[in-house]
Amino acid sequence: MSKLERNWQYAEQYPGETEAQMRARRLSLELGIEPVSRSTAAHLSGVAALSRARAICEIGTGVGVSGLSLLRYDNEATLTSIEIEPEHLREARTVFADAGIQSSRLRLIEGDALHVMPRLNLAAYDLVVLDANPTELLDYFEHALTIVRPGGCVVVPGAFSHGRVPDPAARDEATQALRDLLALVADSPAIASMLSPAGDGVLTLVRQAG
Ligand SMILES: C[S@@+](CC[C@H](N)C(=O)[O-])C[C@H]1O[C@@H](n2cnc3c(N)ncnc32)[C@H](O)[C@@H]1O
Repeated sequence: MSKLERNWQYAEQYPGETEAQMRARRLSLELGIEPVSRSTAAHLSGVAALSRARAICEIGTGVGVSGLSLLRYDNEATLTSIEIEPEHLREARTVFADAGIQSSRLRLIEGDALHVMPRLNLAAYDLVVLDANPTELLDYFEHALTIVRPGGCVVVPGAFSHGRVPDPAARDEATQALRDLLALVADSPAIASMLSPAGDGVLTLVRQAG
């Protein structure tokens, strides 16, 4: 194993998780859902805590690993989470309830993010997480920029598309969408961007105020 692989593995195993996160992770795998990795979950918790995000929006609930991570350190933060699969959302409701998250802190919306996002309030969210269908990422991003407040963050887990983004031979639609987003934000004066190799890559963007 190379030094870089050892670093990555260490960072992946380092974060502790709550019982609820671990249960949701097991359930995700049983249902064939790919939850955010442990280091990505810790990154989401950290960004939420650092930015003191109170209003959070997530695209792609799964059964709640990322959602629990986003709400982990602030008992007053609220989560609006959009999920297209009714079964995933049903399981997520149970996961959040078992974790003791009050229903008043949650707005779980069943539907296609491309239809739901345009109906959300403008500049209303401190933090927006995009973790649904990567081939639709550029459309999600366009909507995310309208619903995140100036100074707020947009986070994209899975930014390496299973390691394919850095591979020039990979040309599938999801990989290309991620490359397009990375290129779009790289030199934007309106968006500060950070690409971390945690998990399968995490892209963190800050919409600059003004
Ligand atoms: C990678 S999983 C999300 C995992 C979750 N964020 C977690 O860490 O536990 C992607 C989820 O997005 C949902 N999804 C896919 N396309 C969607 C769309 N257009 N709108 C809303 N949800 C979508 C899938 O059903 C799936 O549950």
